[in-house]
Amino acid sequence: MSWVGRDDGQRVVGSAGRTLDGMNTAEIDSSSTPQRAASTGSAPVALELTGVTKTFGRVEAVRGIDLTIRQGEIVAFLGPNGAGKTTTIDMVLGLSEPTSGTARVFGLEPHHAIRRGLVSAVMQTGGLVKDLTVRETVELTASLFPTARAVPEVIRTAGIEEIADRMVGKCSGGEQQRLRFAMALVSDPELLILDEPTTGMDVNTRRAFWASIRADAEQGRTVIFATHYLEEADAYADRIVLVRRGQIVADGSAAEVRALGAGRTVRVTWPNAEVEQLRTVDGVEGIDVRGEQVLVHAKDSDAVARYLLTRTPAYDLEIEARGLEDAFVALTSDDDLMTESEK
Ligand SMILES: Nc1ncnc2c1ncn2[C@@H]1O[C@H](COP(=O)(O)OP(=O)(O)OP(=O)(O)O)[C@@H](O)[C@H]1O
Repeated sequence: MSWVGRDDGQRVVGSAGRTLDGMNTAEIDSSSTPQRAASTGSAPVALELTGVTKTFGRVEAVRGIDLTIRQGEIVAFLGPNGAGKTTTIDMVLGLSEPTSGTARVFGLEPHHAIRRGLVSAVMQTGGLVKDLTVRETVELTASLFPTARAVPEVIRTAGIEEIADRMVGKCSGGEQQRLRFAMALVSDPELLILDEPTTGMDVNTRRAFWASIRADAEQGRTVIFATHYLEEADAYADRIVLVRRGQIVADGSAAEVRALGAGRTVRVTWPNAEVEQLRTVDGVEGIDVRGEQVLVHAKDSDAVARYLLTRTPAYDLEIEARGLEDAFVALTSDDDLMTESEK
């Protein structure tokens, strides 16, 4: 799909210092400064990243992240493949050290916070013994902590009662993810970090999973999750932090981030469309031709609709509000550094 956007003649999608109710977008270029969320209240700080960078040889995986997350927030960490999400999470978990900058969890260095049982994580892979049952795995995990939550309660919260006697090796991917969730709950952590937690879960399981996460967060637990399911971020996160090429490019509520892809999409049927003239209509940000369907991304959908219906043979016109996915594409698209003339 080609997505050609414009901003005052210069092609800079999803960005360039637009400001929305307490949230700024950073310019998406190498000189951009990461944007900060508006203050999210006076709750104690759970996580503070200050000027964090991480390089692997010549790869700059994280390029200066400043981020403050307060107790009780549910924060989605979004970004395309290779954006630096896992690298950042690894530093929060004390699994690796920042190249520069600092990471503090409840004011402590991450490995101290982990040692005190303040932080747990559900990672995508590893950590399971196939020859134990689900219940035995949770019991074993509980035995590692001086004070642990009651195993039956944890099993219930994670929704794995029905599979408690099943061997881990026989569990599906989604069931293993729920078991990892149970293991993460055992120490009753203040901060729960979830890396792609619902991978492999079906829709119902996913909903049940998020319901238990929300119920948990209401007790004051802070939750940070990385996901590629934008609808999950939209539905369950209080706040979305969007990362691109190791930098934060948007930080705000789902509604605020969605608004960064502001505007509408006008969809028409238009066989053999000739769209050159359409590009000159006020507020047109992008045109996407898919066979006989033409999608026009625009700030002023009325002007586009009027033009299409009066000046072209287009018909079957529909106008759709843009969603989080459009904002995601606009803010993280690789070609948004190119000017029109570079295309
Ligand atoms: N140990 C490593 N050595 C070299 N490069 C690395 C290493 N770990 C990560 N990278 C690189 O750093 C960048 C960020 O990777 P990271 O895994 O943090 O991205 P991500 O946002 O989690 O991606 P995904 O959504 O695909 O999981 C990528 O370009 C990756 O190839």
